[in-house]
Amino acid sequence: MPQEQHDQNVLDINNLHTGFLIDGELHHAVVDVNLSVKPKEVVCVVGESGCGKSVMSLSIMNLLPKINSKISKGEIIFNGEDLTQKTDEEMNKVRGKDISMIFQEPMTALNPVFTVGSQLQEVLFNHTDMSKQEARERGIDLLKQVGIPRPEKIIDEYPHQLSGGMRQRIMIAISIALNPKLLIADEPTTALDVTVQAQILELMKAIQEKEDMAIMLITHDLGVVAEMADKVIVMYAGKIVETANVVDLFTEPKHPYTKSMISSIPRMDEQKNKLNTIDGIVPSLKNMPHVGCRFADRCPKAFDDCTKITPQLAKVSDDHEARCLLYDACYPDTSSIEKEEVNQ
Ligand SMILES: Nc1ncnc2c1ncn2[C@@H]1O[C@H](COP(=O)(O)OP(=O)(O)OP(=O)(O)O)[C@@H](O)[C@H]1O
Repeated sequence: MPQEQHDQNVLDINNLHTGFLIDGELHHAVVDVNLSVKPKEVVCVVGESGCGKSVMSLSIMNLLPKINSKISKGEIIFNGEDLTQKTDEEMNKVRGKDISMIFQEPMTALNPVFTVGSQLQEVLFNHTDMSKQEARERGIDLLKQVGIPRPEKIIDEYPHQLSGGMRQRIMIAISIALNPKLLIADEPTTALDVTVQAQILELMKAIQEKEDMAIMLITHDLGVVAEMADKVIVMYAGKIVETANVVDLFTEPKHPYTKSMISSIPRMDEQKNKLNTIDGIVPSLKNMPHVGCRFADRCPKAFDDCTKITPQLAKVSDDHEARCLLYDACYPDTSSIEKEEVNQ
């Protein structure tokens, strides 16, 4: 079994394709995703709603609905093992221990009928042989670590008795309980107001530095990216369209999609009657163009080739990749009209 992992990486995703069965046909929501996460690195995955960010992260965790979804190609290498080949039972051992995940709305992830303490203890009992008393003490410690006031009291309360920000802190406490190597956070602050959002991001950053953990942070908010990322992955319609370190991405964006997203951030120093937006929407899975650039119909720079030739992701400057025919390197090896392998 090919298991290519660079020694220094926490995670290597190679050529991942994940699709959903719609009317008996497999339509891919994630196509040819390649990415790596190094220890202690914060990798932000950014893109509009429907770009495939969540499907990609749920593929890593093996949490997609089995009934209508499928990883049709590719590898997800973690700790030298391909997670796509693991059984549910084997994945249960990985989830929560080596890789944890936090979601946008903590209320849906927390169980309303159990106390904070019992939900913290559950993850400890599942993966360690701690006694009840030890788990309670570790729980209180974790609540302190995530800045929960009066942890001895809060540990016996129910999620609905707490604010949204507090609930997200509890989710973070649960997710770091077993010192995972990788934390996947899917829009962890979207449901929170801006001041609480800043506190939660600060907390995640502080924990990441203290615990030497890598984070894959999924967001549609470039403000969050600027605050948190070391490396940025920009996704559009299921494909990675640009990757760069955070400084290069904001100072020298290469893909017109990234440029449009950056120019749609409202700025205090510009007086405008209308905000910049990107006209159009991300195509649905059934309407995905099979040939050409998937962003072509919304792209201010599109030219003839863009609807006829499928660009490849290629290096366009040092440590900076893009998938756009404005760059010669992104023309596919065979420059004839290409039909994508998937969705046929
Ligand atoms: N369970 C599902 N069944 C069918 N299609 C799905 C399912 N989940 C997601 N999709 C489709 O896959 C595509 C990618 O969705 P995904 O949720 O990954 O986007 P996203 O970038 O995470 O967006 P958001 O920021 O809104 O979460 C979309 O077209 C979506 O409609």
